[in-house]
Amino acid sequence: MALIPQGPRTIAPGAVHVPGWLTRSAQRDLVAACRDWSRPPAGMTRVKTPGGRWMSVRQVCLGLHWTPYRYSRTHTDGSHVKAFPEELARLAVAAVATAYDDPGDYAPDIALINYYDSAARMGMHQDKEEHCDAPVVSLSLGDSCVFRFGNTENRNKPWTDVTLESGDLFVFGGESRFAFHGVPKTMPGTGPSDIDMGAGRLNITIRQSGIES
Ligand SMILES: O=C(O)CCC(=O)C(=O)O
Ligand SMILES: [Fe+2]
Repeated sequence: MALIPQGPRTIAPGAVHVPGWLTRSAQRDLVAACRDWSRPPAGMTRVKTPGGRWMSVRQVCLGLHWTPYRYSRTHTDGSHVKAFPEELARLAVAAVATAYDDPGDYAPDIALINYYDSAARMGMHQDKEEHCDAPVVSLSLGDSCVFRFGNTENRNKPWTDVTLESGDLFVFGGESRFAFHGVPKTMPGTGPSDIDMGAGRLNITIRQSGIES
């Protein structure tokens, strides 16, 4: 964590990094919530791509269940996906208001929680299964990572590598909503010791699905 709190930094038009946005106590609360959401039924699982490859992150979804590359109401274990909690909606609305001068109407209804062990990474991709171009809100907990924020054309350069630490917020919307992004690596052992989280990194990605309930 930086000794002097840093304000929002625009990485690309509509893509804003806010270091240290979550207090330690908010981080602890979110870690505890992630632990609850991870429990079965509809808990944290490994995810297989249609090509038959396993993603290296483990994932649990709230509101709608995402599997590459679509949303459904049913978890792969057959149970109904867990509800998207109102407190996450409030947090995400506050996040968008921090990132943008004009936050517009934001009505998030889904979240994906990714757990990265020391070997996990996420390839360059777009978040494009939503039927809506409202911003994506991303919160990081635990180990730091390199978050690669690319362009909207393809998964190649130009990109900007941003270090996301525990408590950081990253919002991408507007012109950057469909930018390719990924996590080429995490930095094991860099997470804070006072948020009641073991090894690894958690990322909570909150979105507005645009899918009728
Ligand atoms: O872990 C991250 O910071 C990014 C996660 C992500 O891009 C996703 O879940 O779509
Ligand atoms: Fe993503």
